[in-house]
Amino acid sequence: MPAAPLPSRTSTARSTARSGARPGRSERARSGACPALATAPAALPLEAGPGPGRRWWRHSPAPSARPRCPGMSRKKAARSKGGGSAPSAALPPPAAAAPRSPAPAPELPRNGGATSGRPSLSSSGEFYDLAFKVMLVGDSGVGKTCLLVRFKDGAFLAGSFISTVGIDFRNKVLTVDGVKVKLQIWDTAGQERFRSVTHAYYRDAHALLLLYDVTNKASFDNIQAWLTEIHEYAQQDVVLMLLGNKVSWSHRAGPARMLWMWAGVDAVQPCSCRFWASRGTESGCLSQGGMLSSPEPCSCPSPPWCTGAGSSSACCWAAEFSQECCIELRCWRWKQRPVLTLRN
Ligand SMILES: Nc1nc2c(ncn2[C@@H]2O[C@H](COP(=O)(O)OP(=O)(O)OP(=O)(O)O)[C@@H](O)[C@H]2O)c(=O)[nH]1
Repeated sequence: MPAAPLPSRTSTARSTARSGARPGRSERARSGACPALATAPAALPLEAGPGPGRRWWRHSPAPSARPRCPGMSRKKAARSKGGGSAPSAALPPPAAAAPRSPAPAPELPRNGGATSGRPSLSSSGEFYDLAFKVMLVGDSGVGKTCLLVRFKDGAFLAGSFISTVGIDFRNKVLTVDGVKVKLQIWDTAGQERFRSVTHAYYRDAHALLLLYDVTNKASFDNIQAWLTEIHEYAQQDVVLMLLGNKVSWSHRAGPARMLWMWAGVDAVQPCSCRFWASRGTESGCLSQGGMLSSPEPCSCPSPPWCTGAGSSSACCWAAEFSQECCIELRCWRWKQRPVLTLRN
């Protein structure tokens, strides 16, 4: 699928300027044109088989079927937060940074239709009944990788910002209502020059988490451009969640910046995606918050901060965790629909 030109983003200049300052970035980005990834399937191959009145899906034969490319694996380009002074001409041309023709993603079950007839074995040795592909998208620096690492390993990647090159994934098996659900979570590079790589992975995604940084207005302003892109490349019924990240920093920035979060609530209403604000600095928040799980019907009262714009139908999903660490983890489930629907 040819990569359509993106709407212009304010992040482009930011990203370019910062990228130019990274030592050795051109070199590494060139190695990003990984032939292994160019021919790799966008997800682990799934096998479908008939069952008694239902279908099952399982990964086969092993996650190692996806070629790993050391040049594209993950974070590579050390990023200087102070902004770049080097000319953006130091960047390699986009064509050199991305595989020329990413392999089309294999067919996956439609959202909510992935059911399992028997358990399968994940790479970590855990059995699972269902598998879903989730993608993290959003501007560079909004915290996609930190969110994933926090969710997967419970650690926070503090320190210098190292930008993702290309795309990578991690698996996590959760138990939702007694069902073992394997999430294959793809962490995409936010930089625009890698878009042609990541577009190919949208098509078979069951859920997309669109992140922005509540302390970075440009990342919020770019949401509309991201939604346009998602509508173009993802399935129509993809589960979409908007996530305002770095809430912990918004305190430092003052209440005005928190408005971006409320604005986020307004922004998602027309497109009926979910909104979730988080911070990746506290341990346990994401896993305890039930990311992408099917939560119980909400019984907790709306907290005071839920009186913001568009929150009348909101439900505090994570209130029970606020006692511990997630006082700033807030989730709204629009129309009381769970984030992922699991059907038998
Ligand atoms: N305070 C705070 N900082 C965060 C949080 N999440 C991420 N960061 C910081 O934000 C910076 C960028 O985080 P990343 O996860 O690398 O950003 P990214 O979206 O993956 O960026 P790309 O890989 O370029 O797309 C890092 O310096 C993190 O330490 C958060 O919840 N709170």
